[in-house]
Amino acid sequence: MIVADGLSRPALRRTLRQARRQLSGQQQRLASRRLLRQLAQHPLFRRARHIALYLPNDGEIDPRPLMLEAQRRGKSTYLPVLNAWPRTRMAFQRLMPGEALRSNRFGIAEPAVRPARQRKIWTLDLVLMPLVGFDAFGGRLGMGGGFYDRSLAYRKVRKKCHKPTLLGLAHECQKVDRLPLESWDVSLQATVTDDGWYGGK
Ligand SMILES: Nc1nc2c(c(=O)[nH]1)N(C=O)[C@@H](CNc1ccc(C(=O)N[C@@H](CCC(=O)O)C(=O)O)cc1)CN2
Ligand SMILES: Nc1ncnc2c1ncn2[C@@H]1O[C@H](COP(=O)(O)OP(=O)(O)OP(=O)(O)O)[C@@H](O)[C@H]1O
Repeated sequence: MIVADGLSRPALRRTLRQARRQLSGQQQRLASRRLLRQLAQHPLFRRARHIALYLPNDGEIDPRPLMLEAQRRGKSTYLPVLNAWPRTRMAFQRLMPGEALRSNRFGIAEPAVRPARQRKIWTLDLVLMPLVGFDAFGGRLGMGGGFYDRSLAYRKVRKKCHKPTLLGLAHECQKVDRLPLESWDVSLQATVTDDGWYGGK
């Protein structure tokens, strides 16, 4: 496990991103199947009707088998799409089966913006979040854009609002002993890896 103490956030990001990029194609496929097994029968996944996921980038664990399973069960699945303006914001948009995708400015695939298919994040049941690093206390280190934290900022104000459930998805090699908390960080209920669950609050 990575020890965060003494490492700056940029240095920690570099180390963790490098670790996940070094996984082979075979390791990635295995991890993705094991992740599906960790989640598919869990009540948080089974009960959720509206689920946000992401398309893998930069060695992230691949949630596409989970997305297909969700669609097979008749759930609606959503992806983050970057706003043209303001550029610091993203929205969650329903992905239609077979829909064409294109690369956003970070090279991550996303559907073309269709506001009518977007849903406010607080009306989703479950958000499965990409991350660079996580700890067992609900801590999440992202790519550094602040996109998820901005989308979830309402939770800091409306403290009684528990929707949606937030779960991080990660490879086991992205685990850190303890992440420093920033004032804008919203904690995860848990992070699920190819190996198991690491509970937050
Ligand atoms: N799969 C996936 N989709 C996602 C995210 C994510 O982390 N993973 N995001 C989660 O927030 C948002 C995109 N956030 C991102 C923030 C920074 C960089 C990034 O690669 N930055 C480069 C340099 C920037 C550039 O190319 O202009 C870097 O740090 O090397 C990528 C995505 C929305 N979609
Ligand atoms: N609620 C917010 N309102 C305004 N700015 C914010 C908010 N949350 C985060 N930011 C800004 O975003 C920047 C990046 O934050 P941070 O490093 O925590 O991102 P991250 O969680 O790693 O990224 P991401 O969520 O995109 O994966 C910070 O400089 C911070 O000031």
